[in-house]
Amino acid sequence: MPNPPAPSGNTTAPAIELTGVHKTYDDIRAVDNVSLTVPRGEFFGLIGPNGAGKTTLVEIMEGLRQADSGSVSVLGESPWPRNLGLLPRIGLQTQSSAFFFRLTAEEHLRTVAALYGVGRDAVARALDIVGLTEKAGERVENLSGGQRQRLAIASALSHDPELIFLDEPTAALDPQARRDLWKVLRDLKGAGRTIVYTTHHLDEAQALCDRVAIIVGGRITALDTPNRLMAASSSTTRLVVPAERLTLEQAKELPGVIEATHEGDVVVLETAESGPLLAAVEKVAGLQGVQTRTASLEDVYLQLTKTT
Ligand SMILES: Nc1ncnc2c1ncn2[C@@H]1O[C@H](COP(=O)(O)OP(=O)(O)OP(=O)(O)O)[C@@H](O)[C@H]1O
Repeated sequence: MPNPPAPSGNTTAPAIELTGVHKTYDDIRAVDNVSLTVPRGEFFGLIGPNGAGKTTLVEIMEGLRQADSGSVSVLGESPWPRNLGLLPRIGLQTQSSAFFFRLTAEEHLRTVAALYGVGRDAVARALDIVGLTEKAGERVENLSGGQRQRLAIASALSHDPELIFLDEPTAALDPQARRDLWKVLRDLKGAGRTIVYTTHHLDEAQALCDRVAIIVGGRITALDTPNRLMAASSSTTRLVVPAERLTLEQAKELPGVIEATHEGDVVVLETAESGPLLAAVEKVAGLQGVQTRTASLEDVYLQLTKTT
């Protein structure tokens, strides 16, 4: 992949800088005092429950929505009022991407590219990046959901933007296509692009993002690298024991068990000290098939977003 083009505007400012941003819809505080900085080249994840304010926040960054208050800087410039100078420097893929009716994938991309004043080479490169070269001549309506998703990403890339916003880009993809797209996204980051990535897939955020912000009720409740979030979240470990060898009642009697739950064909034991518990499990059930599980980003997320 080629290096990004020489940026036209401020090249030293962070990709995104938000300070005290608020946005209210009637009585709903969609974005509540959000401050964050995304340095250039970062793969930045936004996760949070439905209605947490992610889309509103991203739309403010994209210049599609006006914040009520606070300051917003994107690539060193203010995106609002609508900043046409920023458009060639950012790429957007949204959940409701629109396509030109009856055009082939390549024609669609050529039309998008023409709007940005870039030529056919860029179109071929964008198709190649998302693995759609073989489908270039296929009409958009004949593409599968996943292929259309990739075309939407290609549309966000054709003009070689410095900053790319991707909103749940893997939502309609099968597991293999999802992994293929991860590679595309890692390559984009490797080529120096900054990526702001909204997802409900916690494994994805853990695998791809340099840092992740967890948003709940319009506020950032945690912001750090996935590893640091996981390390800080909980000191507990989970032991997973085949259910045919340990009943829930037995599990609850074992020393150091904070919580025991039945999950399908296993019993999951949560403990602050795995050593003594492992020894006790060995006595009662043996260690065959017993697994240890430390906190994942999903555990951190569930802990921070639980409502009860
Ligand atoms: N145009 C609007 N008018 C009024 N309320 C809105 C509008 N857009 C969003 N909201 C409300 O603002 C809050 C935040 O919505 P937003 O779409 O930003 O959340 P989200 O985190 O992107 O959700 P999801 O994960 O479901 O896409 C929600 O309570 C939503 O109902």
